[in-house]
Amino acid sequence: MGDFDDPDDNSDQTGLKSFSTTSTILEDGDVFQGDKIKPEVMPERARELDAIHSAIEPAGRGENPRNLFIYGKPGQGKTAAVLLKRDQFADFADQEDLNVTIVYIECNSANKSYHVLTTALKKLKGLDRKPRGQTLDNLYSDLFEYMNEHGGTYIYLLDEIDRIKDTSDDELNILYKLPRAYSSEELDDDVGCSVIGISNDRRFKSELSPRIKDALYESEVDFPPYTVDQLTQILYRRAAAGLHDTTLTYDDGEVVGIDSSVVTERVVRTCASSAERERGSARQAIDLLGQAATIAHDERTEAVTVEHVEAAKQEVNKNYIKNMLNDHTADDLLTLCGLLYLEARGETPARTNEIHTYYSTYAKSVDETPLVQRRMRDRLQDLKLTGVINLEKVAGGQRGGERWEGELSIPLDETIDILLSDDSYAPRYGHIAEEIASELR
Ligand SMILES: Nc1ncnc2c1ncn2[C@@H]1O[C@H](COP(=O)(O)OP(=O)(O)OP(=O)(O)O)[C@@H](O)[C@H]1O
Repeated sequence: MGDFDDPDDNSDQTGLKSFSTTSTILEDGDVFQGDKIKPEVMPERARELDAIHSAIEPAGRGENPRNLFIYGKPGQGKTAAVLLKRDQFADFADQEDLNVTIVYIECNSANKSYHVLTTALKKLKGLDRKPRGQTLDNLYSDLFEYMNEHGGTYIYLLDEIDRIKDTSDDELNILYKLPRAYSSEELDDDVGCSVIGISNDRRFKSELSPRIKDALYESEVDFPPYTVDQLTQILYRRAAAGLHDTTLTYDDGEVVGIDSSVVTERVVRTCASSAERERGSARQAIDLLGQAATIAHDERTEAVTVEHVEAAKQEVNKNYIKNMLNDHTADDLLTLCGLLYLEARGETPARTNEIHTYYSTYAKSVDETPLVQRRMRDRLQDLKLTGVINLEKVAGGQRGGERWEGELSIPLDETIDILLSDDSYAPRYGHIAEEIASELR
């Protein structure tokens, strides 16, 4: 750490801070970068790992593995847990010389049965690119032919399975075909096949046809949001891996804290509680600690403090909101503006017709023809899906019936701030955000 650069050396005169090859705080910043580092242990998810284990294990005995559906909100370790079990099983299969192939497919970039199939074929056959110009029927034949020819058992891990939107009939839907392939005539009797589907969309299941549901939902496991204690444990391990002079402390073989000259347990817990309040996402907790450490490094201080965490919180929140908004269409964002206006006036939960009034004004202000109320409600549903808003059906007052009411689930000030000043949003939504902000004063 001796060669750490002097913060004052020449930055005052030139405005140019010196580069540094080292940091007193960060030993390996990559540990906090997105999902780059895969955890090697996940004691917080023992129950859920066991469920994945039970689904896969029959393959070790030459039996057909079970189809499994995994549900949980973003950042709950679903992907990490599945990949951890995949790697553990792959090692075991190597040792035991088992003919089991596990194929992991991210469905957000393969959002139709067709794309999932071509991705699977590319991976299985080791092709340079996905097969093109074939019918779905041909692709299925190709896949099953490959599986029959090479034999063994195939486990397909379909991440973000809810992104698969097919207009084709059930018979050709991959979510019907793959989970029941084992008992169909298309696979030889000694070839095994199963699907582990991962989703953070509760609605997905209820929208599936009964046939697909039956095929896919042989077993199911929920990943509940992490508690503060669990997030703290996750952060202790990350801190020990990514920060200087930081080691885990144990009691009776269990991690109970950290010993560190650059971060305190209190700082770590502050990050954990903040992430827990915001939906218990491990991704968010890790980002927060990483961002706080980066701010501390940028300031060339010797330790990460609670103040660094506070500063990081704002940064991380904004990035989260921006990422959430990035997933949405222009219609979604205009709908959101309608709700933001009511939120700024303290008039939420708001009914769909109220949101529609302001949404329509804002749509016209950017030369868009407003959607009718019913179609705008679909936009609200999409905003709900990614956690931007909360939308609930409530009993409808005197005349009976039901109506929808929405409110914002993300921080109002930061959202307005993004629409006001972020380059991707300000040109189109800046004038709307200004009007909404004026309601806050
Ligand atoms: N128990 C844990 N221990 C260590 N790291 C964890 C744990 N749970 C989650 N993480 C980390 O948190 C981040 C988010 O986890 P992951 O991607 O598995 O969540 P997810 O539930 O699949 O989320 P999404 O639905 O958004 O894809 C990853 O970087 C992962 O390594």
